[in-house]
Amino acid sequence: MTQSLPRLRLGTRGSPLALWQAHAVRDALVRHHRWEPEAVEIVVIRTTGDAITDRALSEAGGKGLFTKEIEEALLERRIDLAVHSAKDMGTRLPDGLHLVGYLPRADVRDALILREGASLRDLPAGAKVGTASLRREAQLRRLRPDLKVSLLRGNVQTRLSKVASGEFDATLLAIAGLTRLGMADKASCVLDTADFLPAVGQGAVAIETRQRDLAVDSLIVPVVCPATGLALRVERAYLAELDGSCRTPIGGHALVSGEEITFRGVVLSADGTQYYEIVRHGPRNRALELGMVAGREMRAMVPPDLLPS
Ligand SMILES: NCc1[nH]cc(CCC(=O)O)c1CC(=O)O
Repeated sequence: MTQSLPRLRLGTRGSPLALWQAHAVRDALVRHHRWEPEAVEIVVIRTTGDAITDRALSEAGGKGLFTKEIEEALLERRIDLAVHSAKDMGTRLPDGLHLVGYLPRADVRDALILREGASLRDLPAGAKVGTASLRREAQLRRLRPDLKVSLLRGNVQTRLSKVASGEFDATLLAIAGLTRLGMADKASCVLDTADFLPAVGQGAVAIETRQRDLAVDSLIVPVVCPATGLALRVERAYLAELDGSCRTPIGGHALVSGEEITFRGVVLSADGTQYYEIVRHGPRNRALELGMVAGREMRAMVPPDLLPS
């Protein structure tokens, strides 16, 4: 029996990184189900976040900005699934939507991009580092209080060009994003998670659907990665206990190894002088609890002025 195409409409932002991720999900679906590529139609949706490029972004209200219009399209049934960087997703989703799963996670680490040199040690005192991430800024200040960290926003290309031109001496980017864009060679080094923790969800591509749309979910479930799903459940539960607003420097990373999950989380003051760390282990069937407990213990440890109540 022939069925009219497309079978699924996939919503995504239009940035090169978002499009790569959307195509990765389409490729996984098409390969698994042995469909024609046209069976998954990619629908590009412009979000508020795409329209704002200055500091107003962080004041305007954080994470939802890159997902709002896409989630509205899902709820209005203009698309059947949405693909996002897991890192850019808030911990609370709109009613009626859920994350059905993730592609196998890529390298979670941050990369350092230097104009000259090969490691953090090669940056001279006073060197100018650009980032828009409070988490990266605080961790960098902790390791190198002598550096000058200032705001550098824009897509990956923009940030790289401002280092190349000399406007900045260095910047930090997720190695996963650079790799997806074919630019892993721009990384001078990748920072070990032992002293530089990634954002919750970093390196993972999330697939969001309507909660009660079992027909769609049944097509997606076979291509999602269970271990990544467990890790993200831990990390997102941890973040939900602490902050959804992304105004506090927070890092978190869960690693699934056999039957055990190891979670590590950090919270810092903006200037990096205060640093709180937690490490917890738990079994696979207690992923949610592991993240919640880690988050609550972290909250109990951190001075209240570092976290929103
Ligand atoms: N905030 C933008 C964003 N969202 C996801 C990635 C990288 C890809 C990933 O982490 O999966 C990036 C760029 C960056 O932080 O370097």
